[in-house]
Amino acid sequence: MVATDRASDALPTAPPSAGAAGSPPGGPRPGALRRLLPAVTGHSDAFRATLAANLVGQLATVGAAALGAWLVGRAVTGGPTPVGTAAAALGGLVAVIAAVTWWEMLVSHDLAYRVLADLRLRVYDAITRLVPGRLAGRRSGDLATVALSDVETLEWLFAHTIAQLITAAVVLAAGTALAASVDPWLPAVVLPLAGLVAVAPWLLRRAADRHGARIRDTTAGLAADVVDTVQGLRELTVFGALERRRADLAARTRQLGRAQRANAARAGLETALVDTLLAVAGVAALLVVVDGVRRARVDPALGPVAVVLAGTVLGPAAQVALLLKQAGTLRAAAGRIDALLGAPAAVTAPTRPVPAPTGGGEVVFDDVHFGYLPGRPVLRGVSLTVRPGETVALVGASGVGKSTCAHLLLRFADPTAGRITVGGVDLRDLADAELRRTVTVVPQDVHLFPGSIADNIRLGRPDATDADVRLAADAAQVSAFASGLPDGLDTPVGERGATLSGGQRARVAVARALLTGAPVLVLDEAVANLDARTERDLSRALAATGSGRATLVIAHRLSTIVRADRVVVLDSGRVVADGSFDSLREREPLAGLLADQPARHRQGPPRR
Ligand SMILES: Nc1ncnc2c1ncn2[C@@H]1O[C@H](COP(=O)(O)OP(=O)(O)OP(=O)(O)O)[C@@H](O)[C@H]1O
Repeated sequence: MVATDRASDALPTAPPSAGAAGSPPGGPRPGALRRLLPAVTGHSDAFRATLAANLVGQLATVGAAALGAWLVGRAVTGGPTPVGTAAAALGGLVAVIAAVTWWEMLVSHDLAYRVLADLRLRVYDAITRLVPGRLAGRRSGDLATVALSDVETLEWLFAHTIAQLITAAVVLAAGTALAASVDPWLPAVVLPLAGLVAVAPWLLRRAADRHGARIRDTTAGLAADVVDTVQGLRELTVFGALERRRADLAARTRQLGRAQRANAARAGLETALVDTLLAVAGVAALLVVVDGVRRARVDPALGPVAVVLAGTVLGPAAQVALLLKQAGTLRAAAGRIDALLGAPAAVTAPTRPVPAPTGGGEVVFDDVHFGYLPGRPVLRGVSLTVRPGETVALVGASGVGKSTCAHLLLRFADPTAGRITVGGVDLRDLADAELRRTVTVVPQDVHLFPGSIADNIRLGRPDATDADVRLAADAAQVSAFASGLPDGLDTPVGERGATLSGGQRARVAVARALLTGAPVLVLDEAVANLDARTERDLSRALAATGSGRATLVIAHRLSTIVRADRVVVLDSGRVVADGSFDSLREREPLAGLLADQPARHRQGPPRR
């Protein structure tokens, strides 16, 4: 029924398509990375600790190198050398560096994983906001990649980039000032080369963005294909499509390999360029210092210190280059996350929610229009009513829009025109929690979660007592089969309810819906998997437990239709007949729809 089911229906023979799992059309929105940066603001203490650890570590490293160089300079020029004091200072600095390196690792990763945990929740919230209306076209594996792998990729940004860039700027400024105090020529020569080192990756950023996006998209596509393959293993086996699927996966893997090779080639070029520039800058700094000593511009004892200070200017530039090397992948991951976070919600929450109607709810579709795609209406003015205590069967040819009506009643999307009310309240005015307490569903494709039968029933009302769960299980005929299982209602159902039959899964879904106590129930082909006797028993149980419940049953099966109080027939996006089964059964279009069903039912089937 729902869009998500269709979204994962890619045929095994379909060529690998990056589009299905790709970055947003036209590439990421500009500034995606920048928009994710405020994510650290909620963790300012951890960020300050990371920054402090970085600064102390870097400055201690520079201090140790400069002190060592100063000692060498003094020794070479024959000046007094306080070896003991210097050794103690060096030892102290080394201890500080060791401690701070450990601390920096700890706090930077603590910061990163806190931010990533927040981000994952935001991605999860975004998915639930979009569910399921706007998830059509997105594949489960693709979404999982955004929630897990893309978010994980940003660990580099939060743990190894932001604080490090700030530190690099501070160290660069301090190094430049100190180098200038030893020899003004030193920064004059080294700074432009340091600038070139830092911007080298920026020169190749377009290629980096292209490669980053291709890797993220292909990885997501591969994940989506693998998930589809696992979920569709039975169909692939039955239709002998395993080999073709294997070839498709191999093609996608080769595609990923090509993207990674291209990225590695670019990264290698960048590294070679940066290393060459660093080597040139190092040699240039050395020549400047030698020239300075020769011309007495530089105190010979400070010559080695000057070389270290040149390194202090080049070091941060090299670090910036290293960080920017990851920018393509980071921007691609950020773009995919940003696209999901920024996608408009399937429906908007009411600004002034109205309380849910009390005492049951009459469902009214009032001239409802709706289409999934622009210019392709599915519903063109549907009007129907389901009164409290009444069961209405919604029938019509396949694809006419029956599940779409259920979809709108559950507010997975809003009508493009007209309105749907429950107990006189427009669904758009109900807060989501109120809506879920008011309208519930037994869907066409029941999803059961790993856990016991009871756990799956309890999804309908988490605070339900064991006795409530048992009552719902009895009413939905779950107990009838669970009593034969080793652990009764505590028997595990396996992934997606794999250890239960289709009919048993449907009964668990009915129990789950009953447990909610919602006054409006939608049964979307819920009994299609049941044998006639169980269906009859279930219908009786539903009737017995829901005196004031308004029930909309989407049905093809005659046995279901005849039990309804009224039958509403949809055709060409409109209601074309509405009345009792007896009044409609001999007339078109119902007669035509039922033509192939057993004649004895059309003659006068038994009611409930
Ligand atoms: N997410 C979607 N995106 C685009 N079109 C959709 C989507 N879901 C359904 N449709 C289209 O809307 C129309 C109505 O679909 P719907 O599932 O409501 O039909 P139905 O009457 O319930 O069919 P069936 O009896 O076969 O289940 C169909 O043409 C279908 O292709």
